[in-house]
Amino acid sequence: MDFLESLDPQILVGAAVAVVVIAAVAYLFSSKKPKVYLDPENFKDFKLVKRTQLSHNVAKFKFELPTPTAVLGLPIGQHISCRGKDAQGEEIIKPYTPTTLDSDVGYFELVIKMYPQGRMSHHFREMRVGDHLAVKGPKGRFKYQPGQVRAFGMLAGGSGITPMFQVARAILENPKDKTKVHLIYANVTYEDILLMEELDGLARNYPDRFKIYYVLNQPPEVWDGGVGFVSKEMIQEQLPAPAHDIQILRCGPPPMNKAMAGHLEALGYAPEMQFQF
Ligand SMILES: Cc1cc2nc3c(=O)[nH]c(=O)nc-3n(C[C@H](O)[C@H](O)[C@H](O)COP(=O)(O)OP(=O)(O)OC[C@H]3O[C@@H](n4cnc5c(N)ncnc54)[C@H](O)[C@@H]3O)c2cc1C
Repeated sequence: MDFLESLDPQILVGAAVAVVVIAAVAYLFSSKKPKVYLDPENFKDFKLVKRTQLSHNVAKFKFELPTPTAVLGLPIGQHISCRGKDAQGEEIIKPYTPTTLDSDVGYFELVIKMYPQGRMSHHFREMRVGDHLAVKGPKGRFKYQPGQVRAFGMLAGGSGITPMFQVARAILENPKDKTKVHLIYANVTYEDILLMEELDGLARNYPDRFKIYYVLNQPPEVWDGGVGFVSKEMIQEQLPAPAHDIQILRCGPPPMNKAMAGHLEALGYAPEMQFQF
C-alpha cells in the first residue's frame, strides 16, 4: 500500500487505463475468433440443408452450422466420424472427409459415394433435407504445416479423393504456401470421377503448383489420361521422385493401397516419405 501511495497519481491512472485498453482489445480479438462446433468426445447433430445428386450413386450433402459465422474446426487432412443406421436399423459409424475447409464459414459439405450394399451408404441414401447427421471429431494422424514439404505426390482411388482434395485446396488457396501438388486419381469409368469440375478448376487456377493425371480402367473412346491400373511407370512420370523433402499421400480401396505401397517401395520411396489416410 505504501508503495502505491508513493506513486504519482497520474502514473496510476495511466496504468489503469492501459490495463483496461489491453483487456478490451484482448476480449475483442478473442470474441472475433469463429466458434468451433466439432467435439472429439461427443456426437453433435448437424442439419442437412441441401442435397445435390452428382451422379447415380454420388451426392453432395451440405450441413448447416449452428450460426452463420461458425466453423466446423477440422484441421487440414483430418476427418470426422459420422453415425447412422443401416438397413436393419443397426447403428453404424464411418469416417468421412469434408470437401470444405474452415475458410467456408457457416456450413460444411460431404461428397458421398453410396454403394448398393453399403451400411452407412443406406443412411446417406435415406437422408432428406431437414434431417440431422450425428458427427464427432476431428480424427486422424495427418498433420500439415505450410511448407513442411517441397511437394506432395497423391495417389487417390474413388472416394479416396476427398482427403486429397481438402489438402490440395488448403495448400493452393494459401498464397503464402508454395508447396507443389501432383495428383494421380484412379477410377473405373469416367462417370465415377468425383469432384472433376473442382479438380480441373484447381489445375486451371494454379497451373504451376497443381497437376492432375486421371487413370481409368474403362476409358471412353476419346481419352488422354492413363488406362488400366496405376502403374510404377505412371508414378515415375507423374509424381515427385523420392527425396527427403517430398511426401506421397495414399487413399483408395484396400487393394489399390496395397498395390501402391508395393510400387512406391520398388521405386525407392522410404516409409517416412509415405502416408496413408
Ligand atoms: C479417412 C477416410 C475418409 C473417407 N472419406 C470419404 C468421403 O468423403 N466420401 C465417401 O464417400 N467415402 C469416404 N470414405 C469411405 C467411407 O468411410 C466408407 O468406407 C464408405 O462410405 C462405405 O461405407 P458403407 O458402410 O456404406 O459400406 P460397407 O458396409 O463398409 O461396405 C459394403 C459393401 O460396399 C462396397 N464398398 C464399400 N466401400 C467400398 C470401396 N471403397 N470401394 C468399392 N466398394 C466398396 C463393397 O461392395 C462392400 O462389400 C472415407 C474413408 C476413410 C478411411
